[in-house]
Amino acid sequence: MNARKRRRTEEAAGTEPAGQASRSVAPLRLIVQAARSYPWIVAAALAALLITSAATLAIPSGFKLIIDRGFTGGGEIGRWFQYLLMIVVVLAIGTALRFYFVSWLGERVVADLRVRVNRHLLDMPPAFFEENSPGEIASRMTADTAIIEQTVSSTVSVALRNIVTAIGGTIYMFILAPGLSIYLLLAIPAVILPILWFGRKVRDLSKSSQDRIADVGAMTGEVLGAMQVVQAFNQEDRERARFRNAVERSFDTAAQRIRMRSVLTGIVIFLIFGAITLLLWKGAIEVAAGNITGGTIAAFVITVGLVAGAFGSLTEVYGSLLRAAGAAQRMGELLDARPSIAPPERPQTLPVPPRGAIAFQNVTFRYPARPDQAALQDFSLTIEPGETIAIVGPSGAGKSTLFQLVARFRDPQAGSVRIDGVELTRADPAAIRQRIALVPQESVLFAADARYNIQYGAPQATDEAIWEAARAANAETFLRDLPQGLDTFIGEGGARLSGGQRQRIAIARAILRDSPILLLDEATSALDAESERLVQSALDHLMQGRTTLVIAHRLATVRAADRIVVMDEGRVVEIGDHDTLSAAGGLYARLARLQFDESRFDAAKGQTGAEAAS
Ligand SMILES: Nc1ncnc2c1ncn2[C@@H]1O[C@H](COP(=O)(O)OP(=O)(O)OP(=O)(O)O)[C@@H](O)[C@H]1O
Repeated sequence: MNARKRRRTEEAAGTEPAGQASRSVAPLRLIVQAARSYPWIVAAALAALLITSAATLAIPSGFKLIIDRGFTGGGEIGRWFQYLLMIVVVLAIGTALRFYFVSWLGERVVADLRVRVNRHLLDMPPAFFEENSPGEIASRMTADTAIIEQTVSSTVSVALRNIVTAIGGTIYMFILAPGLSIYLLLAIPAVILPILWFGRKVRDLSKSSQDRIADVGAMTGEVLGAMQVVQAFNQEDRERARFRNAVERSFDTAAQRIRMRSVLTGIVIFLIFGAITLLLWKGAIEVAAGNITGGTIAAFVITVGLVAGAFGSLTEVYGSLLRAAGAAQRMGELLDARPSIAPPERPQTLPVPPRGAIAFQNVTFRYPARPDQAALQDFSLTIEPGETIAIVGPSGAGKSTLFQLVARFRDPQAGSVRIDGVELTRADPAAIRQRIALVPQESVLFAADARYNIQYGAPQATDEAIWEAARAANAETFLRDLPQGLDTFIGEGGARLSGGQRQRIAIARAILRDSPILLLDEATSALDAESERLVQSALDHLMQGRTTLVIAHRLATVRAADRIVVMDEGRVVEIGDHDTLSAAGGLYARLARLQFDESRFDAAKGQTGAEAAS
């Protein structure tokens, strides 16, 4: 896909960005399903969770025993501390196990989900990636899965632990001191409501403060990226003022947030410690009256702390569950998408041995994003096995669309495309593509070694076959000069190779694929004369004995073709050879003058000036 097409694709995408929360927790189903594959780990995690919650709740009872019985003298004191130590040991081991199992589960669920989504995506046709931009999907695969991972390994565990602590703690409080517990229950709303109200205000302000910071970031990026324009138009002072205003706005929101937060902190401390003081006061009166023991009061206060902490955490858990549900929903959408191009129930097999005949019959095709405009209109063309067809036409004529249909990346709305007599919609796309080698305009190389890249379409190929293909593609000499030969890492997208070398690797890949049909989109980038000659002779090798459909940008190619098909607005307008069509004075003659001007061609030794026409 060239840059223009990529842009078009990205514009078409309008999906929800990663990280957004869902309105309900229902999509979390996906995570539950994924966790079901590991029932033993789930059981172990739940057991550890219960043990740690129970141990946490046992701590106040330990303190009660120490205060009430440990300080009364005698040799007893050691026994109660041993009891407390035992609880601590159980708590430590239980927490370590819980952390291990729950985190393992989180990582495993996410790893499985990533693999599932990726497996599914690789079956999707190009149309899918026009609606869901690859950048967006990549962010879902990383950001959304990270949210899910965090939820499983922390939020769910925090939620369950706190539910157990809150319920168990409340019951224990009532057992310890029913009178004090009722008094406390009545006081809770007075403490919690103001905290919640202020808490929400602070959160809203934090969000708008983040938005203001993002504005500052965006403005920095924009202005720095347009520095030459800013300076050329003498707008430095205006940009300084604009930036200062944005920073001040962000500071004002931050200051408001800080004010609110200071008030909140004061109120929280006053309400919580005030309530505890009152509680202790009332408790002390009860102790003095001999109604309850000092140990009970201590245990009660510790339990209140645990229960309050548990409720506090639970209010935060819901928000993060909704965020995880949003993430799960977006992963689910990717998994639920059905490929629009799929093998029929009983696919028709293509004849063996393959001949490489291609036939378009009255094909009309519209891209889903442009339903009002036909990219191919009643297009018919029969290509004999072994024939080389050069396709020429102005930009947007429908040349690349032909390739899309031959490889069954898309199905036409009317008419048919056949390979070796079989209509493509009746065949398995994988079987069709097995007969095709594709050399795109911009060589697509993977960040791996040279061997991996050449072998891409024929993973079983031996080194001997790889070298033979490299030789035919004029790539042998430079490959042998690489420090580790075929094992040399060629960089991201082949960045450590020259443009011509990248093209020759792509050609070697197609030669090794050894398929009866070749779809070749000639590169328009100008190479120097020597590289051009090497690439051209590699292409000549590649085309030998194959049915070739080439989107032509070079004079040598159109001259060598058996037929030149001239396209305009999705139709065939002329067919013939270079000399006949040039003499006919039609569209080809006009394009050829711009694109394949022989005098310019000779002068530039291979630089075709193709940009003029495509
Ligand atoms: N993915 C797409 N979604 C919507 N419209 C598309 C898409 N791809 C191509 N088109 C439109 O279909 C028509 C034919 O496009 P195509 O890419 O086949 O032209 P082309 O002859 O290969 O052009 P170029 O030489 O510029 O690559 C154009 O009008 C183009 O805008």
